[in-house]
Amino acid sequence: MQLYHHWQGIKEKHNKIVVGLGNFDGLHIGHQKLIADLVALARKVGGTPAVFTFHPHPLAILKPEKSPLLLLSQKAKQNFFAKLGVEVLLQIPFDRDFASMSPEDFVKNVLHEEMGACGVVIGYNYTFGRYGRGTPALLEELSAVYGFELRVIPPIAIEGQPVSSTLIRGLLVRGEVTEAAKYLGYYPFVEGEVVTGEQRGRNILGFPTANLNIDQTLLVPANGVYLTKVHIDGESYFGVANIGVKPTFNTNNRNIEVHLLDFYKDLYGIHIKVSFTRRLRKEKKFASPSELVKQIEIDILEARAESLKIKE
Ligand SMILES: Cc1cc2nc3c(=O)[nH]c(=O)nc-3n(C[C@H](O)[C@H](O)[C@H](O)COP(=O)(O)O)c2cc1C
Ligand SMILES: Nc1ncnc2c1ncn2[C@@H]1O[C@H](COP(=O)(O)OP(=O)(O)OP(=O)(O)O)[C@@H](O)[C@H]1O
Repeated sequence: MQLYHHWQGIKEKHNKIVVGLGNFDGLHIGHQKLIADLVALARKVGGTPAVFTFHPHPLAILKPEKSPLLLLSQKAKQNFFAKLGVEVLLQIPFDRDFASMSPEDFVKNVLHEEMGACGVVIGYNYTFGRYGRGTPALLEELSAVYGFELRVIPPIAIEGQPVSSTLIRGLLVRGEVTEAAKYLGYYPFVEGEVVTGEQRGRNILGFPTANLNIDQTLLVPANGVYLTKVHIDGESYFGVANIGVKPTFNTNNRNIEVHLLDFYKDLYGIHIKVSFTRRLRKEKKFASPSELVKQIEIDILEARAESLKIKE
């Protein structure tokens, strides 16, 4: 997959661009369906499946106070698009100039003249251009003017509830990771290099934990204890993770730590991916470290029982 941070001259580099438009934060099942239809349309016309998206998120520029924490890092999103068959990814830095472009100018100058788009794919609720005035209906009219094929994806919903990044963020803020996974099509995860903690886990509690720093731009599930699947170098292991500030020890640094079940190797400096599969309980302040240890033993038993119910 080729990555660009500009759209100028894309049509000289790629044949018959078929382009999907949107933010695609989280690449949930609605987005995945849109991308599948986009790739199919590109195949049909012998063209190139492409996505036009923004980074940073438009709200970070337009209304920073309303700007959401994101479901996927830029890198994770790129990898995901590539896996779904996207061949060209335009991650355009959003700015006020761009925001003030009319929908007609966007279609004429960017999609038609610079990108030579022969197909455009959007969702039913997509809006674009100044004041969000561009709608699927307007794009339909413009598709006749500029001669591109338009596909509008009807809402993908679960039990009548249309899937959206906003809905999923709300679930994660409440720690509802299993419910969020239904909409995402995968378990919510964090990834990164294992960093050194305070060695309390290993030395005082008897439960070594791999610590991950939290990327401040990403949405991490609510504080609490979770059953996780930990991916290391193509292998996966179950683990119990705590997200939080460890109130028992009066720290206030929020991080993620995971104790892997039946795993004894050193993980410092290793890249791991931690997928949250079940929420087990809230994070609590215990009267003493030994009270916490008793609870972690119970957490582990519960995690083992729950892990038997998880297939993949
Ligand atoms: C399964 C699990 C559950 C935990 N639950 C809590 C908790 O409810 N309250 C709390 O203060 N700390 C909790 N912790 C965090 C421990 O306090 C933490 O592992 C310990 O302080 C080690 O920190 P360190 O890795 O920085 O040395 C939990 C840790 C694990 C692995
Ligand atoms: N449930 C869905 N069904 C079909 N298409 C969707 C669905 N959700 C989003 N899309 C489409 O996918 C593209 C990217 O979506 P976008 O990230 O802009 O919105 P979203 O997922 O609804 O998020 P938000 O909650 O932030 O509005 C858009 O074209 C959008 O219309």
